[in-house]
Amino acid sequence: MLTLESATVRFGERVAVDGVDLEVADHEIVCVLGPSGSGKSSLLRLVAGLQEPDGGRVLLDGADQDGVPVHRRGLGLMFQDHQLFPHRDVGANVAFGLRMHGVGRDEQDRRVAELLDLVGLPGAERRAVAALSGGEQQRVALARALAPRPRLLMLDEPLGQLDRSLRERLVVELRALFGRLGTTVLAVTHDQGEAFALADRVVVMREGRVAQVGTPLEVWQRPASAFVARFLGFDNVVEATVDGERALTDWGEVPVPAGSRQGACDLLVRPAGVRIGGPGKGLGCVVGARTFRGSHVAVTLRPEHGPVLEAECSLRGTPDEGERIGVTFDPSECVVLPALF
Ligand SMILES: Nc1ncnc2c1ncn2[C@@H]1O[C@H](COP(=O)(O)OP(=O)(O)OP(=O)(O)O)[C@@H](O)[C@H]1O
Repeated sequence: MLTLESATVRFGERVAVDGVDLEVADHEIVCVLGPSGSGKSSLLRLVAGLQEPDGGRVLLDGADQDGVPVHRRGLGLMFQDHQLFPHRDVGANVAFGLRMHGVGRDEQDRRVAELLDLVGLPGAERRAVAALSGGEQQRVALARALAPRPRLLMLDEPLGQLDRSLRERLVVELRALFGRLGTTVLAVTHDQGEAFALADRVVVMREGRVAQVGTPLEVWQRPASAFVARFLGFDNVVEATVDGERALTDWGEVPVPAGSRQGACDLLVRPAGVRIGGPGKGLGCVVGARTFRGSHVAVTLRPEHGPVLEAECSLRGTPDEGERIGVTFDPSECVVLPALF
């Protein structure tokens, strides 16, 4: 469906998108993730035709989009700067793209009703946009983007303005809706939870380049680099030298799975792999802050050498703040990170 070949966007000296190669298959949901300024919006704008490439190609169904204007690309856009028309009612907003395509009045009404049903706002045609909640407005924007049956739906921070609980609910609904409709989606978000819940594949960007592509599970289980691991919220990352099934680190010797990459690398220890025992066994640590996380407690540990460690403890097995303990590591939760970028 969508192919990017060495896609590049520059703003003066700054390279916002740096030779990106990417494929999005029919019916696939791909989420582009990354910190602020990593080039996500520029990538989306490039595909949409809102941004000229400085190099490389954008192909849709095999056709080079060079010189093809936005409205001829057959895309549905739900961008932050494409707000709803505040003085038109819900129905007129959703019908906008259909009118532009010269769809007849009866057919417009039928499609608008069908779409409002789909996004969970049946019968809302005559409601004023200004009188809707943030979540309802997002649904109307989605219905508007879906109305012309785009071959590719592009979403920029689709749920960005909404509060957390609403986002978590909507993202599940969105995934189910796209699955039912067979919609192909390219979405951008800086929220990894949202991307992981929505996507078939995630693309993690760093400084205009692709740091990792994979299914949510692959990226979560095997981050490609220290950058990706930290971006996902893992803080237990250290430089290491791997020799056989052990890694030498500032925390001392840490066991790693057989077959791990050898030599100089970065090492991730998931908090679940930090095992707490009595003092005198393993790496000596003092217990710092404890944060209740619902099903477990995140405990900060200050080791006698090496950077601060985070451990995941059961609700009952949490040590007291200030307590001296010993830490050992579970190799199945230790990941030797393959890339240094
Ligand atoms: N119109 C512009 N003129 C100059 N520089 C720009 C322009 N748009 C983006 N940039 C720069 O290009 C880089 C990538 O920006 P982009 O908006 O694509 O990142 P992003 O990952 O979408 O960030 P955010 O999550 O903050 O929206 C940044 O360094 C940004 O400052």
